[in-house]
Amino acid sequence: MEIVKILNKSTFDNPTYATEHSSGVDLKAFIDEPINLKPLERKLIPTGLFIELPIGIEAQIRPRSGMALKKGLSILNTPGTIDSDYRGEIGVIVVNLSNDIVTIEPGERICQMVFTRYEKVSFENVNKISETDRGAGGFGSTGHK
Ligand SMILES: O=c1ccn([C@H]2C[C@H](O)[C@@H](COP(=O)(O)OP(=O)(O)OP(=O)(O)O)O2)c(=O)[nH]1
Repeated sequence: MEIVKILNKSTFDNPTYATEHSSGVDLKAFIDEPINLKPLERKLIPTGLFIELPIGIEAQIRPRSGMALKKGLSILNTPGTIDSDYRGEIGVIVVNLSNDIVTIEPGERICQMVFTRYEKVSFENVNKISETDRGAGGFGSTGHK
């Protein structure tokens, strides 16, 4: 199991940073006052968390299905990428996709963060790439059913 170092400046209950579940952790809004989002409004919400990821591991910020279904709250850039060399505070770009004002409360779990391994690649410049059956077909080329 990889170790992720975590610096926690949030002051919420213990564990202050998150609720752990099988595939990752939920992150809480590190805010003093409730924040309102108008329909289609987006805001960067601080978490009070700073992490040091092992090389080869990235963290992804994803919406919570309950927040999406009940409030219409999503993450605008999902899945948000936390790079292994990033040392700033983790921020969450929430967006209100409902027709109503959505309120985020201090300490509310607003998203989930999962960890994935990524491959490092290098590029080789060529004049031709291999042919396949699919070729350039994409964007729905195989139909609906
Ligand atoms: O939801 C997010 C997405 C990103 N970040 C932080 C960590 C990440 O490592 C850094 C850069 O993110 P990204 O590469 O998505 O942003 P960019 O727009 O390409 O900015 P940059 O030029 O800083 O790479 O911002 C967050 O805190 N939350």
